[in-house]
Amino acid sequence: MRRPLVAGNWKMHGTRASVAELIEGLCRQELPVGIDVAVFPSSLHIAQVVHGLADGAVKVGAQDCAAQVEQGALTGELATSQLVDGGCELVLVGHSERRLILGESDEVVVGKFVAVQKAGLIPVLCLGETREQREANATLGVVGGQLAAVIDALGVESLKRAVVAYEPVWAIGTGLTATPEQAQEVHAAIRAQVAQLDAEVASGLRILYGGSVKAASAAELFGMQDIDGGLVGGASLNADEFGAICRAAGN
Ligand SMILES: O=C[C@H](O)COP(=O)(O)O
Repeated sequence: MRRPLVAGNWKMHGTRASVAELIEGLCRQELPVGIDVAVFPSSLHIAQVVHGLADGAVKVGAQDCAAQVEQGALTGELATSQLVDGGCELVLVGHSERRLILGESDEVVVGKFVAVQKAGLIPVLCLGETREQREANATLGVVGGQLAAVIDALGVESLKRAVVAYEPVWAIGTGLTATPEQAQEVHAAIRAQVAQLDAEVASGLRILYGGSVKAASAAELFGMQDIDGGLVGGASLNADEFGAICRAAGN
């Protein structure tokens, strides 16, 4: 039985004041006991969030990292050991906004995945196809290729201490959620790809769905066999909405 995870990616949002309000709102939520909840604030706000959520009910993660564990001369970057020191437990790796807007290749994503795990943190590996790729019926090939880049470089065992997030690019921030059936098809394919190599790793792997998840759509998505929670962007900036999404995962 996989333990659901609901993760809120705050992206490049927030001021100290709005983050303080969000922390207060999160602390007011009744979160289900049987799930994991995490938030990924901007790097600037990680310390504030770790301090504000010190009771540990909500884990804190980073949105990105350097492909390097040790501190060093790399202006503007964060070593994964620094993220550990700062109280992070997870790191997003390969989010489509970084792949597509900032040009992160599979090779870079693999390097970051390694650095995250070496530091003892959990990578949340993001995969997903663009609208054009879906329309060209290339979804499973694209997502499978992004996953294979990690498996081929690091072995399937590397997924034992990792989470995968399927996020169709066309559904991110657009209000166009994938239907539960569309999402389930891709989640099942991801799990099958892993199962071909190691059935035990596949059955324990948590695969989150991301892309315009709202409280209204969460229960149906999370009810699908291979969907183990969500990676939530916009809706995670509203504590009540995010709390409702978490409760949908607990049902
Ligand atoms: O990381 C989160 C995803 O990009 C989803 O964002 P969204 O819920 O705003 O569509």
